[in-house]
Amino acid sequence: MTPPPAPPATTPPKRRTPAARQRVAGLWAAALLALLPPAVLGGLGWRLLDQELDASAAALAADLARLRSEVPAADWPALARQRLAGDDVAGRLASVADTDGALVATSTASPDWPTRSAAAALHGGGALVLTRSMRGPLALGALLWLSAAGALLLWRRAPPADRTASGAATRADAAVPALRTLIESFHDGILLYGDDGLVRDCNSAASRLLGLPAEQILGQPLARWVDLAHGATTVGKVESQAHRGSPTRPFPCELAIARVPHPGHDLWSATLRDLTERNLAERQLQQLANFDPLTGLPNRALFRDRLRLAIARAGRSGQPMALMFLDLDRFKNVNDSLGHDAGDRLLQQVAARLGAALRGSDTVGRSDLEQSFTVARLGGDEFTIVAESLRSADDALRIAERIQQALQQPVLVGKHEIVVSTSIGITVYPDDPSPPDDLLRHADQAMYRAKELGRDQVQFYSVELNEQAQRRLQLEGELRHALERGEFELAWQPKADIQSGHISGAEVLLRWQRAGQSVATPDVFIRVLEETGLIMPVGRWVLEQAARQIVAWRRAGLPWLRVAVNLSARQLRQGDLVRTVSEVLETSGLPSAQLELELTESMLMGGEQHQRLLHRLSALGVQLAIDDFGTGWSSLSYLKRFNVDTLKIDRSFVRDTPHDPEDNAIATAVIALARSLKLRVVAEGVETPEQRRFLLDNGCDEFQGWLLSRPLSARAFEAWWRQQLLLASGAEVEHATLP
Ligand SMILES: Nc1nc2c(ncn2[C@@H]2O[C@H](COP(=O)(O)OP(=O)(O)OP(=O)(O)O)[C@@H](O)[C@H]2O)c(=O)[nH]1
Repeated sequence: MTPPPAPPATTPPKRRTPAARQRVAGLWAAALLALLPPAVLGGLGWRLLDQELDASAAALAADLARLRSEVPAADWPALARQRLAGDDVAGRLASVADTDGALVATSTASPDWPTRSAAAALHGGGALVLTRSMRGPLALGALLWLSAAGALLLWRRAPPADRTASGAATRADAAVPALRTLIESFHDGILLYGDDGLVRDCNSAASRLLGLPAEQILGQPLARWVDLAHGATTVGKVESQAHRGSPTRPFPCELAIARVPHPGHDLWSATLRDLTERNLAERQLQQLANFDPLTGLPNRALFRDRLRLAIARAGRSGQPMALMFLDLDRFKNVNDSLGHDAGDRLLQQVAARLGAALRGSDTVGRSDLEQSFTVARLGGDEFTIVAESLRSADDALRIAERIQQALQQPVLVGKHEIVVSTSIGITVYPDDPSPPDDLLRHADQAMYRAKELGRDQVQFYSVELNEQAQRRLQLEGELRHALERGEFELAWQPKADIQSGHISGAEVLLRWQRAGQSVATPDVFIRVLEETGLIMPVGRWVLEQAARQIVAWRRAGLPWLRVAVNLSARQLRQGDLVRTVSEVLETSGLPSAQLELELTESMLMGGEQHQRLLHRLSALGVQLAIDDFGTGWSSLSYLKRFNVDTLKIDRSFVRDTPHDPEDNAIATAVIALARSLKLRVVAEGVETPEQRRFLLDNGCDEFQGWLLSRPLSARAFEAWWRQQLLLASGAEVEHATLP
């Protein structure tokens, strides 16, 4: 039989419970009661011997005094010694002193310790000292004390029922119903069984757990429901399995067996605790900690573990492993236009598609190797895939292409069919022998490059890419100080009426210069500004600069000029753009009609929120233009919904006019659309007189591009503009001043 588990080696100090305190008080009372009789008896015996010694001493002293008076003085010492050797002095030490204190006689006995002495004066002078041993009563007292203590100990060890036959039995009888209630209140099932394994008793929790009424349990072997793999009488706690109902269904349980002392023969108790819920909760916790709740895919934490293991396996087998980083293209638009829920459902479908594409992957077409894939969602619209047991990087490319194909099929989200594309970055181990976190970073860099190249692309990581990423980091650091260092400038690109050539406005373009040299091209640094959020302060600066300059020119006698400022999606989403614009207008004194804000088509897809924002902006009197028209999500309904004033034909459609029939068709269609919606239409990137002629013939209102002028610094623009004004109207140059 296995003994119950030993208590821990050191136990923390405990506060006594009231029951324990009562037990200790009982023990003390019992000890006092037990020790009182021997103490009293011992004390009494001591006292009696003491009195007897005093009496003996007095009698002996009287006897010796009489003897001294009866015999001559010379004989007295001998007679006294004789007397002290007599029977009544036996075992005692007696000394007799004369009147002058000289020792007359002494007995020969030497009594055992402890001793007690009594002194008595001799009539006519002198004294007697009688000493006797007190060992007898002391030994008796000790004996009595030991017997009492022994009896007490035996009493304490005896089972309660045996201690006091009548009183304790009465209390136990009273406790039985209370005990029953207590056992019934347990959530755990308790079953009592004998050495034969048959159940004698059980509580209702046991009956509930086993799914049977008590009458069908009592008298039956416990082993029918409980897996007593460790033996029916093994005291202790184990995780086991129990079965409920009939036919039985197994469930996990914790089983605790204990011996129950019982007169005649011992019983055993089996305490059953259902672990189903606990195991479920543990599994849920595990799931939450390691899996993405939206898609059910491994999350970042689990993915990192799997990646580490995959690297180790690739190291052992020598078969390359690819890590792919996927980011959906322009996923924000889906959230913005169809709502976050639709975005969620799209992500779920993408996860399912990835799984299906990889399960059915015959891209490598090999039977000798067991290819395996781990797909994870890192967050947002980012997914990762580890593809193991590859032959080469080509295999990874084929897998990536297969994924792209799988995602290209339209996804049905509610009533909407959505086509998503994804940009994929790949790094291959051991060609890239980096640790796990660096591999992930490298795949991310490659993905980023795929985005830069126009999205819907696959890119492999390379050392150059890493260098590029380092440069980008450096760029980010420098951009953070560019504004305060005054490194930004505005370039002014004029717009003109396509027929008269009169200057109708200008678009301001942001430039980043240091010591007269361009630090980075706008497409590079503006993207970084947007990603880092620096676009917010820089965007405000652009608005302020542009407004201030126009007002300054007006003060300098030039006519009002409508200035177009490009907005970024982030400016629209974050911050209070309406307040920024109205503050800029107010502090600069620029009439709102002279400010035009240029947006891209995709920025109009932000649903009602953007619609409200744009309405508030146009309520300020500001003009709204759609930039690069035709390149984005060309849903025409927004043109009606938002108070758009101008469409700008993207330069890509202008470049090959009038020679390319398709571009001609697009350009004329945009012009026709704008006219029918009563919008002004501006052509971008006009470089040749033929292009201008073609656009003019088809009804375009304004144009901009190198044919008119390249973007100029404010000073150069002013000079050029003055010249244009002179050329256009000679003496008609307006010299009006501010009202
Ligand atoms: N519906 C949904 N959207 C999410 C979730 N997590 C993050 N997002 C959004 O996903 C978008 C991710 O956008 P990005 O990848 O930065 O940008 P994008 O629009 O995909 O554009 P590119 O990646 O540059 O092509 C952000 O708008 C997040 O707010 C999510 O669990 N559910």
